[in-house]
Amino acid sequence: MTKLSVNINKIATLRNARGPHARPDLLQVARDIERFGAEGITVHPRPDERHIRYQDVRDLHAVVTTELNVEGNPTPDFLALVREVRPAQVTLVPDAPEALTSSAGWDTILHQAYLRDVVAELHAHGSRVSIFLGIDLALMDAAATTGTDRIELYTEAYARQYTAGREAAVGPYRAAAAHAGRLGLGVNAGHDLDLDNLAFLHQQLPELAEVSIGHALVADALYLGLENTVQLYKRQLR
Ligand SMILES: CC(=O)[C@@H](O)[C@H](O)COP(=O)(O)O
Ligand SMILES: NCC(=O)COP(=O)(O)O
Repeated sequence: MTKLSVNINKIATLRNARGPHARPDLLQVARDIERFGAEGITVHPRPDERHIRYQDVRDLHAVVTTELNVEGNPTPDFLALVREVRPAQVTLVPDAPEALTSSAGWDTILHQAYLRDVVAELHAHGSRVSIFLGIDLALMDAAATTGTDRIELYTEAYARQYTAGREAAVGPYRAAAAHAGRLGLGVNAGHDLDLDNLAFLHQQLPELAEVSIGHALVADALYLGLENTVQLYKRQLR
């Protein structure tokens, strides 16, 4: 079974347009998304707190009853936050502070020793760890030496190429997920997944443990309603 973790960054973007206590109520939205059937809530607090604020992560931890997945670059501030909150899963993403959105996975060869230390520290605090990664198999081999539990396949290229030819788009991801499985790594996936491309990825990657989806899901909810949208995404994962 592949779990759906809904990324609520863009709910916070909407709230922040009118200040920290404005509508929509981020905590209530998280509770409702769980009630509608999602198996997890994902947030990606960025250093400028342009959507998710550090305090949101503390508050969400108190209300999320499924799994809270906190994504981010393990800066000292981020590490202090996740050490305090101890979410179910921490996904390490190598974004620069000014990045518009996530645009690359880790170079796990270059950062192997650093990632090994971070993974050990997060394990000591009780969080499962996932490393955001492209489809390069050598980088996956290096990821496995860090002690990480899972990798999250960065699916932007799959999503971009899907309409031109979904077989060609999914091929390298299928190989990467199978390789991760052989290395004993759990496989998550995320970025730009949507109602068009999700079902095929799910069919083709039997290893897929979890997808985290935010931007497209929140955009779809404007037309389809949040409850219906969460259920439509879940249906792609059957
Ligand atoms: C890690 C990742 O893949 C991102 O997709 C992410 O969490 C989205 O971040 P933004 O919502 O800031 O674009
Ligand atoms: N890890 C990916 C994620 O949480 C959401 O990415 P997107 O659906 O907002 O592109």
